[in-house]
Amino acid sequence: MLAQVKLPHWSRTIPENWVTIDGQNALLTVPFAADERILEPLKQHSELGQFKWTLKRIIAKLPNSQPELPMTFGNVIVVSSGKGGVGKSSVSVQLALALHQLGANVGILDADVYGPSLPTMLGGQEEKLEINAQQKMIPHQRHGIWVSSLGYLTDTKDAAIWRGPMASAALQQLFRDTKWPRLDYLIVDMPPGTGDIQLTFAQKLPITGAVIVTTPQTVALADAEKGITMFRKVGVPITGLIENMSYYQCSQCGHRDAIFGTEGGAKVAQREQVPLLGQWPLDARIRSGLDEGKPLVAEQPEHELSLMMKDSAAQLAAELYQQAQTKPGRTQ
Ligand SMILES: Nc1ncnc2c1ncn2[C@@H]1O[C@H](COP(=O)(O)OP(=O)(O)OP(=O)(O)O)[C@@H](O)[C@H]1O
Repeated sequence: MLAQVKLPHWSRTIPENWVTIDGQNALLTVPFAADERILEPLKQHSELGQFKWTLKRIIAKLPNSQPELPMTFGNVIVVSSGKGGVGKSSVSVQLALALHQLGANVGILDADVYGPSLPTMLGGQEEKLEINAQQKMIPHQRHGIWVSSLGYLTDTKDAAIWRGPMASAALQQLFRDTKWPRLDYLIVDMPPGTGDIQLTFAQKLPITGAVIVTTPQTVALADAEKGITMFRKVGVPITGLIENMSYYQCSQCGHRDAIFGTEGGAKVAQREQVPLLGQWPLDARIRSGLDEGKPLVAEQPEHELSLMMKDSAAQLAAELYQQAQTKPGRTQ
């Protein structure tokens, strides 16, 4: 019977060991972040729908690009864009918050040394990071996720002048010297571009998968492809692509306008055979929440835009797991 059911974002049949039936109660246990919407197809099924379904997540630790390093960071997902200003930090923040709402323990590292924007987007800029006796930074907790950013340590004006090896070293230090709690996912907001810093970072960190953010604009797409090539060269799998600012959506009348062109990101995803994780609109409600340190996903989790972003996060979590299953490596 399970073979007849198709779960959202899951391309295979449901493994039998995911399902436990006890009398009238049925339990679905998934190895990735998910919300109750994953149960819908089971509830809709003519026979399986007679059970009372509940969801449990036991999030798997997946292999990463540095097998020799201990897996203390959970699954590391880097969010990258070939071009600046396409919304990489906004997407990182909203994906992290969405994964948390899908039942995961999530951290986010602001690796954008040129313009750390997480303290603005998540709030609490004025609070400095504490350093413990072992010289480890204690991340802040904002809206339920753990955050570490140079923006909490230095004046952001100073960060902007960091270049080359110094920026690269600072990033690695921030990554290693933060005392993260037990995490299921660590989202890393990378500096924009595909230069030496990004390449060094991609080579040295234990990365589970990369998410590429682009707008549909032609100039951004060429850079997105460069990003995909860079990660593939160093053996980091591309978990998916998010097309941000896909269309402008008027928050008053709902009118849509494709101001940056149409479907550019979707076409790159298809050409590169990378999953398209979402096409997010350019919408004032997304921007205003981030400007105030109160992202929409955290403030209004049931808003239609928040549900859309959570859908992308659910697809990301399922893809990450599925891709890891098709590659040799270990799963803890
Ligand atoms: N989908 C969206 N709708 C509305 N505003 C958005 C959206 N995505 C991003 N923005 C806004 O666009 C601006 C730039 O976004 P963001 O800082 O995330 O870009 P970035 O790619 O990380 O930039 P950088 O090149 O500095 O790293 C921010 O003010 C953000 O709030």
